[in-house]
Amino acid sequence: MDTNGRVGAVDPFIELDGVEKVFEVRRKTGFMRRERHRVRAVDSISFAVARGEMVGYIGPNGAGKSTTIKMLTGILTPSAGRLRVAGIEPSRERTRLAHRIGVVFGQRTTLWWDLPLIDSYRLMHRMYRIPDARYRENLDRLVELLELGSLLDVPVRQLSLGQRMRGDIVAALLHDPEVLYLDEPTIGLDVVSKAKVREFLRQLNAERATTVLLTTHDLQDIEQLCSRVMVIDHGRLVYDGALAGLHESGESERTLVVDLARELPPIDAPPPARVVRVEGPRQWLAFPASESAAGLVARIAAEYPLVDLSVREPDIEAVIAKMLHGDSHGKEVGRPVP
Ligand SMILES: Nc1ncnc2c1ncn2[C@@H]1O[C@H](COP(=O)(O)OP(=O)(O)OP(=O)(O)O)[C@@H](O)[C@H]1O
Repeated sequence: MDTNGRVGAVDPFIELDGVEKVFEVRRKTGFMRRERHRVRAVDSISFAVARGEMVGYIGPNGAGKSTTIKMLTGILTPSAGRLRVAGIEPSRERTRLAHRIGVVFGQRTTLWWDLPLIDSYRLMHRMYRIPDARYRENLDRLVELLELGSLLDVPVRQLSLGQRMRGDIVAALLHDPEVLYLDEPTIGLDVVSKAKVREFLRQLNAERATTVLLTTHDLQDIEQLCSRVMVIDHGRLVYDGALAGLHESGESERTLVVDLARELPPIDAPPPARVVRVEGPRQWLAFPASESAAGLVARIAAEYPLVDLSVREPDIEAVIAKMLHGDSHGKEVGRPVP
């Protein structure tokens, strides 16, 4: 903490200063002709994350999220700028850093596909040279929290996606990392599995002050876990602030899905709510995410033969797209590259 009481201002755990990553790619431009060109995947990004923070790192496809995470783990070396994690320069001391970080890629597994789950953990025990007592204690605690006790002897390829994901999270945490990078940890999971993973991450962060950087396309991951969100677009950081500010800046909308008893003309909704789609007896109404659905629901229930309804949250792409074209109330830290 510095003299102004700002945690992390003096001793940030993750620190990027003007970090860039440029890829050289060869493109076929004709028969036997190749042209070399440069892709600026990350363009002068600066941010700091304090120990114990849980931060969402989001952006459209191809924005540069994975490239940033790869630089933070040391897999890729920045083309320019300064990058430190726990005081370590990742690409120079990748092995030393590996003992302090954990990584979970939702779409890939670090577990051995044909081996029982427990064998992967035994291999990690040796690879990371985790002291026996600590390994046993961590394994017992994590397996209990993530409800994997009955699955330890099952080969990984026989696990469901949700079980495999929980298995991967255990593997990433056996060596007590201080920072956890999560890349799409809830992708493809059912509602129950998502809830379990989120609850576990909340607990981990609260009890162990593990610093978490979370990349996701699921807005609810961010809503339920992160007080701070960073948005990257075309390799540049375009927003760094609270999720609420992101919603306001984009005036994002939720959708009320209404099932009526029969096919009817579009519902006469009080603006700014409006019908955006009609399919037989089902109608979709968009309304501002900042407003409660209660008034709208009450009015429809009073005037229409309502059978069922549900509220859908805005998807992350829609929120970001609106934010990029609207005025930001958060700390806007950059401008998208044209
Ligand atoms: N090894 C590479 N060689 C050349 N270009 C690359 C390489 N890796 C990434 N890129 C390019 O860099 C840009 C950023 O890619 P990156 O994978 O970091 O985006 P992302 O935000 O993680 O996207 P997604 O959400 O689709 O995973 C893209 O234009 C991508 O095509």
